[in-house]
Amino acid sequence: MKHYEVVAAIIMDDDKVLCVQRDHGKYDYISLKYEFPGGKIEPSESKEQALERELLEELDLNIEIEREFLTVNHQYPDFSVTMHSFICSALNSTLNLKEHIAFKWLNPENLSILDWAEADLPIVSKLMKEC
Ligand SMILES: Nc1nc2c([nH]c(=O)n2[C@H]2C[C@H](O)[C@@H](COP(=O)(O)OP(=O)(O)OP(=O)(O)O)O2)c(=O)[nH]1
Repeated sequence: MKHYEVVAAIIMDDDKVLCVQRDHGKYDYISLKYEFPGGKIEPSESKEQALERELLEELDLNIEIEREFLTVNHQYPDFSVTMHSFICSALNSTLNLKEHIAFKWLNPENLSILDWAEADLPIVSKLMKEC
């Protein structure tokens, strides 16, 4: 089974968190789910480099990475992921959705109203408890 190393940005602004919705895709179980922007780490990259690259590619967003938050291991039916999440802030104020179909800025206490990718649930729970 394939395994992916993934990075995800928890972008905080004014006490709200950026949540982005995936498009339809190959796998039903992650199609249209909400996630934190990011993606797969390429072989020559550090986690931080991958995160900065993905945020520019996906959202035209320059970010500052503040700290590591939580690493999650999750097995989906067709592949597994190790996802490293980081608390970040955005350095520019407009974002352009290039791959996702929607976004929301939510207070951490409201994160559970969205339909999250399963691998994200431990991150969502920790944010709801701590923020
Ligand atoms: N970026 C991100 N990916 C997540 C989250 N939760 C989660 O299960 N994933 C999964 C979905 C994908 O299988 C993988 C991230 O890969 P990706 O976003 O670069 O890749 P993708 O499947 O959309 O597309 P591709 O690059 O393979 O064409 O991790 C999350 O919060 N953020």
